[in-house]
Amino acid sequence: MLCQMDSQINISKRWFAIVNPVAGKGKGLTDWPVISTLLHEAGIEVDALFTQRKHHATELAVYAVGKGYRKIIIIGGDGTIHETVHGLFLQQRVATADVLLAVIAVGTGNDWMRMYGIPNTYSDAVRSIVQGHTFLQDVGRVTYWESKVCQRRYLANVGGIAYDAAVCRGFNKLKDNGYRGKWLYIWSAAREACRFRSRQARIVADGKEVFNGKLFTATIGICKYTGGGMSQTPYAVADDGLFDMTVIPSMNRVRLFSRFRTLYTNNIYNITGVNLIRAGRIVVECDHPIQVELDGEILGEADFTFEIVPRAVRAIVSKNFVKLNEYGTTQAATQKKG
Ligand SMILES: Nc1ncnc2c1ncn2[C@@H]1O[C@H](COP(=O)(O)OP(=O)(O)OP(=O)(O)O)[C@@H](O)[C@H]1O
Repeated sequence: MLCQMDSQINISKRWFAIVNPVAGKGKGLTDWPVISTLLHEAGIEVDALFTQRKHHATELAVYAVGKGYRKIIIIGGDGTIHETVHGLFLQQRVATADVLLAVIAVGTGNDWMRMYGIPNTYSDAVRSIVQGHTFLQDVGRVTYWESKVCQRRYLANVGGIAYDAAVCRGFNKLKDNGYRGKWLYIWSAAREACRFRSRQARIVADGKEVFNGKLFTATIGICKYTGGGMSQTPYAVADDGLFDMTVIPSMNRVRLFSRFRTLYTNNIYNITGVNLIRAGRIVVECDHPIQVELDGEILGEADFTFEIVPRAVRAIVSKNFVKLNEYGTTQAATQKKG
C-alpha cells in the first residue's frame, strides 16, 4: 500500500492514483515506481493505492471521492477505467462530472486512451496531465440479468453482445491463463467465428423497432476502439448523447471475415448487411440467453437496456485530440482547463 495522508492539506487539490498491479501483465506493479517519480517531478501530488482484487478499483473510486479527492489518476487498462467509472456512479457525494479522471496506460489493449490520443510513453502521458486539456464524455447505463437478478453497470468505451461477447470471454480466459500478445484477440475471434451460433433478437432504438431476426453480433460504442485498435463503431462521437450500435445479422461468415480489414480502415459499414443504429436508448430482447461485455468485462445476459447518461465523465485528453463529428470529419472540441 502506498499512501500519504495529511489532514492539513487540501485533499481536493491532490490526485488519488488507482494502480492496477496486474494490468499489462504486471506492468502496473513493475512500472509504478517510474510513473510515481515522473508524477512527482512534474509537481503532481499523488496519494496512491494498489487494487488488490477484481472490482477493487470501483471500491477505491468510491473511497477516494468520499475522502474528498476530486482528481483520480488510473494506472491501468480498459478494465480499470471501467471499474473506476462504475465507482463514480456508485458514490453519491458529488456529480460524476465533478471528478476529473486521468489515465496512464499500462494495460494490454488501451483502447479508451487511443480514442483521445493519450500518449503511451509515461513521460508524455504525465505531460498531458500537466497540460490539463479535458473532455466531457457520455457514459452508457446498462441493465442486464445475472442469476435472474437485474443488474446495472456503466459503459465508458465500447461493449458488445452475442458473438462479440463470446470473443471477449475467450480472450479474457486466454489472458487469465497467462497468454499475451496482439494476436490473442484475433485468435479468439477466429475460434468463436467457427462455433458461435446466431440468435433471434429484437432491437428497439428510441422506441422504434430497428431489427428483428437472427443476430450474429452487435457492438455498442460511446467511443471507437476495441480489441487493441479495431474500430467497430468508427464514427462514434463521445459527447453527442447517442450510442453508435453496429448490427451484423446472421450472414455468410467466410464473406464477413474476408472483410476483416475494414475493422482497421473505418469501413465496416461498406459490408452489405452491416448497419449503424444511432440512439440514446436501445433495448435488446432475446429468446435464448446471449451475453454482454462492457469495456471488455463479461457481465450477464439479455434482455439488455442501454441508456445514455450525457456528458457524465470528465477526463484528461491529449492536447492534440480533435473530435470528429458523426461523419468522421474534423471539428475542434477540447477545452482548456480554467
Ligand atoms: N490485484 C488484482 N488481482 C487480480 N486482478 C486484478 C487486481 N486488480 C485489478 N484486477 C483486475 O485486472 C483486470 C485487468 O485490468 P485492465 O483491464 O486494467 O488491464 P489489461 O487487461 O492489461 O488492459 P486492457 O483492458 O486495456 O487490455 C481487471 O478485470 C481488474 O478487475
